[in-house]
Amino acid sequence: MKMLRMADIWTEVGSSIASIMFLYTMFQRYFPHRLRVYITKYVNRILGYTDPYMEISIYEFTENLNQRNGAYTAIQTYLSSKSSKNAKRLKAQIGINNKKLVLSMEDNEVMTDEFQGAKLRWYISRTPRQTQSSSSYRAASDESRYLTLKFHQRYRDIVTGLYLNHVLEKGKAKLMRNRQRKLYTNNSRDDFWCKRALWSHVAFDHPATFDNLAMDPMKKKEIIDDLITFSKARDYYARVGKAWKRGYLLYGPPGTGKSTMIAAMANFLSYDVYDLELTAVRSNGELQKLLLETTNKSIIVIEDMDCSLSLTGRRKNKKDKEEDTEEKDKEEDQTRVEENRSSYDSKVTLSGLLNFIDGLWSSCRGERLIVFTTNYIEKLDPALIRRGRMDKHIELSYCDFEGFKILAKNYLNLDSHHLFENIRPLINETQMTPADVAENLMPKTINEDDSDICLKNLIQALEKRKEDTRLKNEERAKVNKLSSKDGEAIEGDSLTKDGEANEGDSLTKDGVANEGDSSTKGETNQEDESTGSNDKDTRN
Ligand SMILES: Nc1ncnc2c1ncn2[C@@H]1O[C@H](COP(=O)(O)OP(=O)(O)OP(=O)(O)O)[C@@H](O)[C@H]1O
Ligand SMILES: [Mg+2]
Repeated sequence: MKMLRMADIWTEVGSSIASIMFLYTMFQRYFPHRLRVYITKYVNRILGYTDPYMEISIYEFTENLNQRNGAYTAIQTYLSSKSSKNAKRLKAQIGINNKKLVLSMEDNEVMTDEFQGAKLRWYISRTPRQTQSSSSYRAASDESRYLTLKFHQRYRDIVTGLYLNHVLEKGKAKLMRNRQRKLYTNNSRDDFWCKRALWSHVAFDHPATFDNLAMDPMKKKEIIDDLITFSKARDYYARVGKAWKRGYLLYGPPGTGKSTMIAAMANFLSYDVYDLELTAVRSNGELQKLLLETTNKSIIVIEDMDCSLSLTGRRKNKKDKEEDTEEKDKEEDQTRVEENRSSYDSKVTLSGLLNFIDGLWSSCRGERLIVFTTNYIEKLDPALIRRGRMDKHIELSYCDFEGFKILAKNYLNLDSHHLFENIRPLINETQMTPADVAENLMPKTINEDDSDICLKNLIQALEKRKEDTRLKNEERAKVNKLSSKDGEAIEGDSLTKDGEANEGDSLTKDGVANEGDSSTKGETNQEDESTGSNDKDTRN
């Protein structure tokens, strides 16, 4: 009897469901679209009075432009870290940096979250993707996903006022940490068929860190502290009304670690690197465009500034003009011709570069570093490197004993060794770049793992360098003596007090003979020398 009644009930339920399905199909097929929209709207409204829960949807693509919705990506990233602990059906895929598997929620899976006592549920679903016109490009999949956040109405303020911002911030920060960083270069190739992209990029995977950078530990700490202060100073810059940027000038002989330091900075801050090749930029206008296309959290690098543009010559002409009034008009004409020619050739000018640095900052809101490198700081126009443009001047110099110890740790995994005491005086009195020291420390054969041999190689190289320098100095002293005997003028500053020749300006760029000059060994980070003071005089 009881069984019979159950069967009746099931039959009735079945026929009711069939009727509902039939009515729903009729509704979908025969009701006009507008009418359906109205009915759905009112049904939802009626249900809304009885249902205390609210929903917020975040779509994968924006409505109008069919572009990816940044909020969706950030929230999905936030959820992926939670869902691996929370959701039951997950999917795994290789992360952006191809390093590890990333788990995320499967479609139609539910994930719960809690924030300030509010209980929240997230769903991920699919919907047909809307494209704007039939001619527009359709992605391989015409479906897109959307996230739904469901919560009780009483948490409305918490969710809309705090929780969503919290999720966005966390998601963005995680995205930033996990992203594959890029090294951009400005590509000068023009193609007849396609529009030239201003920047082209490759993955940035440079292994350099501050730990393996050989330099004075105090100076290193100072730079690290400066970077940390900069990266956390968003509110400070906003308060004082300055654009959030900082300029660094790295200078020193070749092979002292300028490029390595830029890579270490980028790795330390997790920034992208824009390597700007000035000679490939055709006009000041293009320079501005390049700048505007850079993203936040990036380092814009201009390497070998002294070789990039012949800007300093023009400035020097102007100084000369003040001394020699007769030459004044002539030189002015010459300057004008050069300016005109450079704009005709669509080449970047000094003022274009200054505008690039100053103007850009005012138009970009995110944080950016700009780094110049040069082997010859004295060749740069003072206006280019004055305080405010290049905030910090860092000199990278020859390797001293402290630097050597870092390299010995990097290359030979040595903290101490009995030969260190032989190396200490040699390296402190010889001008050898970290690049040369590193080269000598590297095992010469694949089986040569004996650190004694590598250290002895270095000692030999240092002794040879010392001897070469001594011979060169002697030779130079002889030449000077001879020329003074002959009554020829001696350039007073070519001899130092102790009789050693100062090879400053006649240096070859092989790094061997690079002595004297302004770069005193061990002296680093001469911040903002006297450049600021000259600035006004040299600017027109
Ligand atoms: N201070 C340093 N610490 C660790 N390694 C260094 C340092 N300086 C140079 N090296 C080593 O020497 C190589 C060349 O250095 P890097 O390219 O950074 O020199 P640079 O100063 O940029 O030279 P250039 O002026 O010619 O561009 C690097 O690959 C690095 O291995
Ligand atoms: Mg370099």
